[in-house]
Parts: sequence; structure tokens; C-alpha cells
Amino acid sequence: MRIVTGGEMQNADQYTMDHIGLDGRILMENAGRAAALRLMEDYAGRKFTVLVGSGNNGGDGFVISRTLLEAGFEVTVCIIPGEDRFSGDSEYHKTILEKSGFGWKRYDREDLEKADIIVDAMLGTGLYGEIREPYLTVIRDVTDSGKRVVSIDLPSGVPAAEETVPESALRADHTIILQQPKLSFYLYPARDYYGDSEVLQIGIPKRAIDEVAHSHRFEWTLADTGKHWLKRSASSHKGSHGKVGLIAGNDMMPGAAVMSAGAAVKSGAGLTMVNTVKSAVPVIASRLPEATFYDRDQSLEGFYKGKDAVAVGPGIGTGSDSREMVVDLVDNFDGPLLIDADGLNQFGDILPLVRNRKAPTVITPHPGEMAKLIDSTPAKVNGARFETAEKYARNNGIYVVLKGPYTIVATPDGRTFVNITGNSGLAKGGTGDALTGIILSFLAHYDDVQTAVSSAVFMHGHTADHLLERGIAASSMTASGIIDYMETAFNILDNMQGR
Ligand SMILES: NC(=O)C1=CN([C@@H]2O[C@H](COP(=O)(O)OP(=O)(O)OC[C@H]3O[C@@H](n4cnc5c(N)ncnc54)[C@H](OP(=O)(O)O)[C@@H]3O)[C@@H](O)[C@H]2O)[C@@H](O)CC1
Ligand SMILES: [K+]
Repeated sequence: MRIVTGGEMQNADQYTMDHIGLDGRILMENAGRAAALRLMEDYAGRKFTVLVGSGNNGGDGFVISRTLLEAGFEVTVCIIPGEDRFSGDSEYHKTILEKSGFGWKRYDREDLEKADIIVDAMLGTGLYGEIREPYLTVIRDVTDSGKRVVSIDLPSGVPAAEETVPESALRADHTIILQQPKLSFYLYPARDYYGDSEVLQIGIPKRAIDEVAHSHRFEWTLADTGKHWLKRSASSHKGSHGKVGLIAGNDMMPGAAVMSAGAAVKSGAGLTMVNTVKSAVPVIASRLPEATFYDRDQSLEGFYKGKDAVAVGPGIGTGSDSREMVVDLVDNFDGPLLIDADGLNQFGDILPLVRNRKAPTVITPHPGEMAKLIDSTPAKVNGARFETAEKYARNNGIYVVLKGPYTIVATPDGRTFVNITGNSGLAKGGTGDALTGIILSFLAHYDDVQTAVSSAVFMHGHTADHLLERGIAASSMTASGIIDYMETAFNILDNMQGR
């Protein structure tokens, strides 16, 4: 599913009207009707106060009010600006409401008290600048009322794009997003303002969105993962499922190798060879008899030769030998290369070499590592996650997996895929190592790198979500637990119908 900015959504509305010929008034009817039907379903028998702003978001509010009133609901329709401020499609639907025999009134604080549910149709994608009066006061009143708030399209005052969220924006309990998810949905703190959310279609043709959305951002869903899922055939042998090489662990951090190699084995790699220090081998081998080992003191070429994909980084330490290995791989390994964790130390210095690679390069930084790469701070990276990942991927011709809630996969050709699985149980040591193992295994399986990486990120989060559903507390979730449970979570994809 495409993710859009407010500007792109407005351009898609305009394209639909100008080039497809579907009238904006019909789109508004569709939007208001879809939202009202959802409200009726969720809040049967409840009383509503609908807060109507001066733009088209307010126009949706007029349609919602009329639809609820026609269905017999008790609704107070409150306009926030003066009556003379309505125009265009919104004025049209205000007139339809009136001619249908229903009234509206100027907003009064007491109107909030009458309601069980407040419907926020004040500000949507047309927001610009700081929140101004009278909206500022109304938002404060709504917050103070403690009533349940359902926002239409966006919680009023929350920007659709990757921008700072004003403190005074409205915190919704539920947001009915119209047509396409907006970018801010995938960013914190904006995400917290949306509450529970869903996307309802309002009839804007896909063609209109594809024509105007130049940002090429998408959600990567279960359906996407399922569609590309590679099922093992009965006649396959270990060689046909990919030979992967993993450079991980040292004498102080054998666990990182256990996690990443364990995840590679469990996610289908045919042969997993771990390049590590001799002293770590017994520890790793005792946990993972399926892996084979390669002594780190031997030539690196002997290790990567013949591998379908190689990953480097988890627990290798930040010494000069680590850096030498990364440089050697970047320069000489001719397959997909994943660089993670300690492998990313001083990665910025070798970018000219990276840009010269013919085979794909994938990096998996968390915001702290990303900040180091671009000489910034984690806060700044998180304040511009999309921009940062996309720019770095494009400028350097690599795949950037920027970890965090809603992990972003940015491709060298300017596309972005947002992961929607996972939970706070993943915010722990070891889970990144597990992700590296899954990506590595998928890189060896799939022809398309983006599909491999996005599907791996999806399955990592999907497995953690299954654990949560099975009653494992997020605080008690471990990387080992996730790896152990992968066989069950993966089985669901193996058995998915209709792929
Ligand atoms: N046909 C369509 O296009 C369809 C559109 N749809 C719906 O329309 C929404 C977009 O509508 P939109 O573009 O009219 O903008 P919208 O969010 O209502 O706000 C504009 C108003 O807000 C005001 N305002 C702005 N910033 C402000 C601030 N900081 N503080 C205070 N006020 C501020 C601004 O005021 P002014 O410029 O006069 O100061 C203006 O009056 C979209 O989210 C979806 O819900 C659907 O129905 C489908 C069909
Ligand atoms: K709104």
C-alpha cells in the first residue's frame, strides 16, 4: 500500500477531479459515508458531537453528520469558524445537510459535554504552520473533556509529512485515515497521536495516486511477504537453499554469532558457515550444531568464495582487523553483502569503495549507528527517518535498513518500504543479530534484494508479534525466544492460501 504526504494526497484528489472526472463532492460523500458507517458500527446508540473546520476535512464532517442523523443517531454539529468561511465542496455539503432538514450551530464548550464521542473533522492534510485560533482553544477543550475522540483523516494539528508535531495537536483515540496512510503515521511521536487507526477507501483511483506520488513509499505487508514467499520443494537439497557466510562473534561476544547464525539456520539457509575466532567455536557449536566454522585467522577469500551471500558485523568488535575484513569484502566479494553492527564502524570512510561495488550492499543501522554514519545525533535521525535513510541509500547506491519502530528499507533506486510488524519486545540486545541472520538467509534465497530484505524484516517482527499473542510479555521477550519460535511463525507463511 502506498504511503503519501499531505501534498501528494491533495494532488491525487485534484488529479481524480481534473483528469479522471470524478467530482470532489462525490469523493467527499464517499469519505464521509465510509467514516460514518464505521462510527455506526463501532458506537451503536452513542451520542456524537462533530467538530467541523473550514476546509475539506470539515466538509467530511458535514457528510458524517448527515449520514449519522439520517440513521437516527443523536448528533450535535458544531462549526468552528464563522459561517462565511465555508466554500467549495464543503459549502456544498453544508447546504445538503441543511436542505435534508438538519441544523448546525457555532461551537460551544458545552457541546462536548453532551457527547459520548467527539468526531474531529477540523484539520486534515491542509494544515500548515503553527496551530492557530480558534482551533487551539477547541483542541484544548476536547483534551480537557476526557471524551473519546475519533479523528477524520489526521488528528487535527498533526502534520501528514515528516515534520515536528506541535505539542498542542489533538491526541485521538481512534483515527479514520482516508484512502492512503500518511507518512506521519509511521513516525514517533506522531504515531501516538493517531490512536487506533484504520484506512478506509473513498474511491480515489489507484492510477491517480500512482501518477502524483513521487516519493514511492509503501507499506510491506503480510500479503507482500506471502506473495513472494519461497516454498521449499520436496526435491531440493541443502545446496539449493543458499550457502551463506556469516562473520560474527569474538572471544568476548560469542552470543552475537549464536543469535545471527541461529536465525540464518532457522530461516532456511541451506549451509551456514560462521567465520569466528577459535575460542568462540565451542560456545557457538554447543548451541548450534547445524553451523560449520571457519577460523578467522585463515584467508578471508577462502571463506567468502562460493557463498551466495555474506554478512559481517555482529559481535566482531571495532578493532582494525574488523575494518580490514569489511574493506576486503566490499572490494572483493562479488555477491550480496550485509554489513551490520561493528561492521559499520568507520563505514563512512570506505563509501567510495562501496559505491563501486557491482553486487548489492545492505546496511542495517539502528538510529545511533545511522547518526554516526552521517555525523549527526540519534534524535536528529529519528526526526527525519525517511529523509535520512532515503538520501543515504540513493547517494551511495546501497540498501539501508533503518531499524526502530516501523523499520524502513530504502533502496538505491529511490523506493522505500516500511515494516509494520514488531513490538517493544524487539528493543533488546540480540534481536538485531537475529535480524541479520534472517536477512542473510533471505539474500541467498531471493533474486530481488528488496523483497529479501523487506520480507526478512517482516518475518522478524511477525515472529515477535506471535510471541506476544501467545502471552509472552514484551519485557520478557528474548532474541533466543524469537529464534526458537521462528519455525512456527514461518509455518504460517508456508501454509498461507491464495499466494
Ligand atoms: N475534494 C477533496 O480534496 C477531498 C478532501 N478530503 C478531506 O479534505 C482534507 C483536506 O482538505 P483541505 O485541503 O481543505 O484542508 P483542511 O485539512 O481541511 O484544512 C484547511 C483549513 O484549515 C485551516 N488551517 C490550516 N492550517 C491551520 C493551522 N495551522 N491552524 C489553524 N487553521 C489552519 C485553513 O485555514 P486558513 O488557510 O483559512 O487559515 C483551512 O481553512 C483531507 O484531510 C480530507 O479530510 C476528502 O473529503 C476527500 C475529498
Ligand atoms: K481531523
